[in-house]
Amino acid sequence: MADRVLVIDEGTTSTRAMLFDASGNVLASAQAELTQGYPGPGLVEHDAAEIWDKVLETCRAVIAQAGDADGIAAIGITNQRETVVFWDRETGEPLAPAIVWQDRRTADICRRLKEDGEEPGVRALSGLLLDPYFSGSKIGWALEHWPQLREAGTRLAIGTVESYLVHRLTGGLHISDATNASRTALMAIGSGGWDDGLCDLFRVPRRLLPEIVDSAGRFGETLPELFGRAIPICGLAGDQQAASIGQRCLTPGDTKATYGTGAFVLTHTGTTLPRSRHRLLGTVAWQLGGARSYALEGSVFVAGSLVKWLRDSLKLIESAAETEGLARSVTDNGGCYLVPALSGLGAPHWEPGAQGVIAGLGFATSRAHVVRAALESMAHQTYDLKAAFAADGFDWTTLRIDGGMAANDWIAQDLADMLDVPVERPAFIETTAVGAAMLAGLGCGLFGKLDEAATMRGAVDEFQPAANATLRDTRLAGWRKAVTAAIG
Ligand SMILES: Nc1ncnc2c1ncn2[C@@H]1O[C@H](COP(=O)(O)OP(=O)(O)O)[C@@H](O)[C@H]1O
Ligand SMILES: O=P(O)(O)OC[C@H](O)CO
Repeated sequence: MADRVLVIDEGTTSTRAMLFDASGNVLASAQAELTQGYPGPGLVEHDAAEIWDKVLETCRAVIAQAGDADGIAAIGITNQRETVVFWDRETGEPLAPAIVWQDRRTADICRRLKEDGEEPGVRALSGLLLDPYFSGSKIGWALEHWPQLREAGTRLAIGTVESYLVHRLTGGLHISDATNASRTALMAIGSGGWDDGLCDLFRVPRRLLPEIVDSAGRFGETLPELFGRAIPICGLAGDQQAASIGQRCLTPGDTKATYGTGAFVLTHTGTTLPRSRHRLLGTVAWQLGGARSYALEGSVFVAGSLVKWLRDSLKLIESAAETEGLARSVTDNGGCYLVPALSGLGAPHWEPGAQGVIAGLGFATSRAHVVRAALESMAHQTYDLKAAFAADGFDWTTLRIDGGMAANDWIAQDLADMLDVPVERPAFIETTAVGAAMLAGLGCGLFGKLDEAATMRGAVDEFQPAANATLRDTRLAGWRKAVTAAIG
């Protein structure tokens, strides 16, 4: 009997494929790095053809490790959200670069809409804010500036990354799951459908958009020639929602933070549509049987990408893992604070024009101090979110962490110390993939309910808070001063 799940985790920096059994054990895995295109200031692009190639490559590598595809009951797809792909619905070939979530090219469009008083309406309908982060303004910009999209006429299809992958895997299906659709600023979060007013505001013709579907179900089958047999696609979710599910955040108040390229904190709010008064986002946690569960989200744009920048641009470190030893090698930050506003500031500030700052430098500042300040900025940014969540009525009692950066024990302990709550980290840190496996398992009938799949999360390590309030206050004062400078 086929009882395994193949997960495609298409992140910002890499594509991963993993084969799970129903207990959450990983039987095979493969990973391929993705090229990051930075064609100009504030611009971030991916080549969707490369994404597709790497999905095929990693899935085939996993199937080869397993022997064949016979034991695979279903595929689950999870993806970097908000990134938009433009493709030819007949050939599946991309018609333009994919505009990545980090891209700021539509900052002026969003600023103008804000000045025109459009933000309250956008917030009420979509749960989001007017910021270049979300897909709607990116799509409107592309349709205006890339003539080949207009010339493609009815052949043009638009969607987020999971939508593109489903189209290519099935040879034509054009769908998007509700978690991804809820990140476009084109979906009415309450009704779960594309909203005409929002589509008009961002100049996006509704006919170009996919059909919005559940996060689990039998959506379609892969073309048999791709993997040796047709495999049903049964789970779809944006990576942050998938991580939240994989962290077993299934009860209102459960909170996770994923430290990957960016850092994204989601508190589950159940079937209650969250309305933030503190610049957090309302988002769909999952949709099953047409019914939506929701989450409140704080999105931080720079997390692991800061470590990458220290390594690749500043050449301050040779590897991401080296940061842990460097942070431990000094007793404190030496008065140095780093605000990683390298692509503006996200929640709770939402300042697209903010710029990165390294403050408090002196002759005594060492490389280790700067690296420590960079790692400390994760807890500082998360602290700002914690305050906003608490003010919205969701005070965290525990924080469940994951993502590539969460492998760093120093960061995990610093989070516990600064947030003053226990931090839980699963032994298997790829919770995004676990969440996608849970959804796919549910969609193909391996599980009857999401709760039944939750054992896939496995064992966790705990980090207990151990810092005193004076230390926290000193750090937060230094951080706030630096944030003011970053916002200018
Ligand atoms: N030990 C570590 N300490 C600090 N940062 C790390 C460590 N290991 C990985 N990272 C960072 O984590 C990021 C990768 O996380 P990952 O979850 O794979 O990202 P994504 O899914 O966004 O592509 C990289 O940006 C890397 O710099
Ligand atoms: O690539 P990640 O894991 O940092 O996730 C990106 C987010 O989905 C952007 O919203």
